[in-house]
Amino acid sequence: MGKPPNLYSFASTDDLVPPLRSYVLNCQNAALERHGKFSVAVSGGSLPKTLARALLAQGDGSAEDRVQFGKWEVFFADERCVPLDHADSNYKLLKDELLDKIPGDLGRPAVFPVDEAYLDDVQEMADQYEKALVSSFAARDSVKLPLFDLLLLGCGPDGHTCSLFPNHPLLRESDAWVLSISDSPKPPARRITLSLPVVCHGLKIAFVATGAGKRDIMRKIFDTDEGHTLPCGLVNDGGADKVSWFTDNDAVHGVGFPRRGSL
Ligand SMILES: O=C1O[C@H](COP(=O)(O)O)[C@@H](O)[C@H](O)[C@H]1O
Repeated sequence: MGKPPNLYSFASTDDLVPPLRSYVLNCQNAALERHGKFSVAVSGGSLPKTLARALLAQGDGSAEDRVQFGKWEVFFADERCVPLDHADSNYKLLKDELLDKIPGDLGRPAVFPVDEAYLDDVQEMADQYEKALVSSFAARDSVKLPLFDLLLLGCGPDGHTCSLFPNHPLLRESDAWVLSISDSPKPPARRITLSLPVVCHGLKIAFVATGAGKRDIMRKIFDTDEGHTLPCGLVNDGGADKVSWFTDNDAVHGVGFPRRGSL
């Protein structure tokens, strides 16, 4: 097994936001230096709100602290098979929380939502999304798996991440980059998701988990053998020290796994 993931905890969400911003901007700046673009996959759920607070905050004015949205490519770590203006859409969530609020002088990211033409065929929606990844990544990097500069993920109360759910056969999928699911235990049932190998291949992988509602699952993921079988635990094991968890004290109260002191 690789090195353990990095677990950071902060007194509150307010205290988590500045380090999350620094972390994302470090990833951004390294990616821009490396290949002039910043390729990010973003989850839905509670993440976009916290992420928006981090990225829309007033910076310190330095070049390193500038969010260069114009050089971002934003993909979705998972998406629900609903119209893009539907309340359940992860695209709509990110648009409402973040994309529509980006000040003009920071540039506009290139955003890659799912294609609504395939709402009736979730497998085709997944295949078409994989094609979008192939155009962006394989043509550029000629790699077996797309290499996201950063994946920003959530952790459901059952330990799911993206739309990879505990004990689901999709966890064993090793070939496809994007998968379809028609029996998601959390509604809506039809979704698409990045596969576990794609998630674990990311250059950096960050989870954001806040609030007492995440406490039981955080204990299970970090302190039990069963945790290693849960989707979030599989990402911890597969991504090793590329993985960083941004949590508040409420979420990790009682978790024995050692916290990292600072970024
Ligand atoms: O259904 C989903 O849930 C997870 C976790 O959401 P949270 O509200 O518990 O943070 C989310 O990461 C995923 O993108 C979403 O589709």
